[in-house]
Amino acid sequence: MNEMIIHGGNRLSGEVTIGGAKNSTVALIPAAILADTPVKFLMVPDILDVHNLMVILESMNVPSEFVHRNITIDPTHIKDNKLSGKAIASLRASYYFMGALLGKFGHATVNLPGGDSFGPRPIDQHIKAFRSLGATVTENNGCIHLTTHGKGLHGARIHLAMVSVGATINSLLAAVKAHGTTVIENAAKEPEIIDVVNFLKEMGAHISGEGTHTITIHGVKSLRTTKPHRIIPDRIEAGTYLSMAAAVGDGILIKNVIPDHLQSFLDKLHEMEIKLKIGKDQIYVPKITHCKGVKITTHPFPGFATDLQQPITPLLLKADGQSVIRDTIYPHRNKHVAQLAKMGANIHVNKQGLIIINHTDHLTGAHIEADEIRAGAADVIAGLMAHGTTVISKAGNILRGYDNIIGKLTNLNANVELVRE
Ligand SMILES: CC(=O)N[C@H]1[C@@H](OP(=O)(O)OP(=O)(O)OC[C@H]2O[C@@H](n3ccc(=O)[nH]c3=O)[C@H](O)[C@@H]2O)O[C@H](CO)[C@@H](O)[C@@H]1O
Ligand SMILES: C=C(OP(=O)(O)O)C(=O)O
Repeated sequence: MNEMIIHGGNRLSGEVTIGGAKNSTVALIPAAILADTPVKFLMVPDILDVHNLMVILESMNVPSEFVHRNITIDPTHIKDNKLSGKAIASLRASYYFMGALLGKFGHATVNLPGGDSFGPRPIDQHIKAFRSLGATVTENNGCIHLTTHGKGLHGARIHLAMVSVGATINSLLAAVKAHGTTVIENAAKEPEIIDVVNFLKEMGAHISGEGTHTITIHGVKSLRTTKPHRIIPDRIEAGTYLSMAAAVGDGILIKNVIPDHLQSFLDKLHEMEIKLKIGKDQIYVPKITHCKGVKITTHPFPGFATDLQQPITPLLLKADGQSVIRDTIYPHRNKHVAQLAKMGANIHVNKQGLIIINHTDHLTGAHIEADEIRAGAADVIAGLMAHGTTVISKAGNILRGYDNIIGKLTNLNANVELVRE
């Protein structure tokens, strides 16, 4: 098991450049198999999810090469093999191969995905969408089999019962080459969805309405690349470094950011009386000596992202008074709470499932766990704030989504190392 060891107490300063968005990348790589040409992505984050997606591509006879932040993928000799095994189970986004393979071949057999576990994460809306488009879907022992019995998919109206990032993208991937017109209602509006749509459009897809709750897709016969696609910056990684910089920074410049994608998060920092210098594509966080506690409720984009409630938690320990977090998307996403409490944080989950965070003057290094990616991000920030040494086990969960984290933290003057199993 990988461990991250942090010798806390160093003040951080300097610059950090945000990588490409994980949640775009993990959809774009499966989307690449829809192309009839090789595909190239720029600004690919160096994260475990990408390496596992490359293993999955290999199992379909799709070679890929990841060099200097760019990945090339050649799907021209793809085989419609069944997708199972460790790599599929290692990440959530392996479910995008269901939509992409169905769109490409009209059939697919894919094991259920893995990814972060913080309560139930059903995929009923994905399945409903595939059925609306004409697929028969059956499940057997954790394996999903999808087929159109050789007829191919047809356009349809897909009404999602809840706003779902994954179901919206999977509907797009399946519908982009379907016969006729598809309308996705109650679609999610996350920037990563727009990124995926932009990539599909660059290949000739006919899609409109992305970034709104209604997306319309007119199916096309073929998708071909004409230029590399540059992945948008990771707003969750950016929010994590913003929180870290406000907690333990002596002045940190965060580069490669789209501030619009972080508006709810930035509004919250403003409410905490944290003054930032926000530029076109960078944000400077000065040394913060004082901030105020706040109430946070997570919502789909453009609301406060569930993926940022844990990374902001250590900063809320530094804030005056009490803060409260309510995660409406994943009400049980609180695996960081017990870990921070081990370090002396005055934090608990109340009977209503709210995370209650009280001002805490002193954190002490401890042996803690990164139970999922963003709980891991909270652990890292707390470890940097603490006196003494923090050992974070299950650090692989952090590496799932944080690009070159050891290099970036070291560059900011953190004393941190990774011990691989
Ligand atoms: C790879 C990726 O992009 N992961 C992100 C994606 O996950 P993911 O796409 O899995 O999350 P969704 O947006 O689908 O989930 C939103 C809510 O809908 C529920 N739901 C979803 C689908 C479904 O078929 N049935 C159902 O009940 C979920 O349990 C959850 O409560 O969006 C989440 C919410 O912003 C983020 O935390 C994840 O980082
Ligand atoms: C929950 C997350 O990821 P995934 O959906 O890939 O598990 C996340 O990035 O915070």
